[in-house]
Amino acid sequence: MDYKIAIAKGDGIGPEIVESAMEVLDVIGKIKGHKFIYKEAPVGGFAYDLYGDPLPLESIKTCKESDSVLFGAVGGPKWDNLPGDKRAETAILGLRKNLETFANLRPGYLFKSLKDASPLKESIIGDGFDILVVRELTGGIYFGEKGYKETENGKAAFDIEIYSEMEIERIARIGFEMAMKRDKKLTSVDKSNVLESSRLWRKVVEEVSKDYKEVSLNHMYIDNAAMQVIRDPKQFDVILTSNIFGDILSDEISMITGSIGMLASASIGKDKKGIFEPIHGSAPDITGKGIANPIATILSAAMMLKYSFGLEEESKMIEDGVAKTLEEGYRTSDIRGDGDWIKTGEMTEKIIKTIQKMVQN
Ligand SMILES: NC(=O)C1=CN([C@@H]2O[C@H](COP(=O)(O)OP(=O)(O)OC[C@H]3O[C@@H](n4cnc5c(N)ncnc54)[C@H](O)[C@@H]3O)[C@@H](O)[C@H]2O)C=CC1
Ligand SMILES: CC(C)CC(=O)C(=O)O
Ligand SMILES: [Mg+2]
Repeated sequence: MDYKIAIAKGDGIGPEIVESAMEVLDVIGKIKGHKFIYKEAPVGGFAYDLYGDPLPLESIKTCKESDSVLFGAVGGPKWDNLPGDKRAETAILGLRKNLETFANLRPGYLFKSLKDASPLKESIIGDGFDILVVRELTGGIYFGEKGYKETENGKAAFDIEIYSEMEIERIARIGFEMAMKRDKKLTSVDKSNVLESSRLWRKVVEEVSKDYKEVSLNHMYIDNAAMQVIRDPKQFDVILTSNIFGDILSDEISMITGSIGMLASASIGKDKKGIFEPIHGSAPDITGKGIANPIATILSAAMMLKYSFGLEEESKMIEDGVAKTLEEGYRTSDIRGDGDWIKTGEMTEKIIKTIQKMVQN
């Protein structure tokens, strides 16, 4: 079958890692008889430099007309001093809003062979952990009213955290549905000891839980959660949380899986179209060196096959290819520990070769 994929490479390491994922997709396509048809959608600083707009209408159109979107990363020092609404990062925020991808699934999974890359002790890691962060993606403080006002202490800036019952309910349902497919445990993370929006969050999550009696639900404050994921990550199955808390907590979780370069994500919504994006940013400090870890983006492409196209077997082929390549000892510099490492392109090649070998056997 043919699948139309919008390619939003963005800035920094975005183009390098997206190209790696496309190479892997093409190999899967060849093996399984699918055709992935790519159309570029310029976004971020790259699009700003070309068109004066970080998210041109034409790019939104390309994404809307495609079956799914593969996204790299946006932003970088070059565009940091632009006015807020022209910043490169508005591209990803705007695209999520336009495509109504209100749920961001971020799997914090520790590959068995990467135990040494995790900064956690063996006694904490045990036989590994597998956490799914379900982050609300189109509401909260990232999208609330923002601005400046004059106060008696001079100019002040504000960003409002705001959540409606509808927004909380729909993300909670995704969280519970995910928990039903996993270990049936959901931890809702909020700050309801302080925030009114978190108190509504907790109330709505409690209500939704009545429809999922099999799922054991607990609530945890974000400050405690940030500590608990380090103290005992194995206690978590699904973590359900708001936009900003999920953003921060998942970067923290990524590190205990070895590196932020390992964590994939699926941004999904009411239809099958999604935005598939690594959780990391454009990594200006390593841009152009050819050393970025492409695995987060390759695994994001695997999530696209599963969630957007229903190609579960093909998705698993990529996941297995990554796992086996890591088992064989290949590492990029971010997960190398004290050992040898290979560059972005070589890691991509190794994963492709492993997938091809797995098919032959
Ligand atoms: N979805 C998006 O497009 C996102 C964009 N950003 C933007 O990215 C820019 C840089 O942000 P930072 O805070 O530095 O976060 P970052 O995630 O880009 O980088 C943080 C650190 O992780 C490393 N890193 C990230 N991805 C890696 C990979 N694949 N392989 C190896 N190492 C990797 C970087 O080299 C850096 O040392 C900013 O402009 C920020 O706004 C940040 C997060 C998400
Ligand atoms: C760059 C931001 C808009 C968001 C972010 O950090 C993320 O979604 O991980
Ligand atoms: Mg982030």
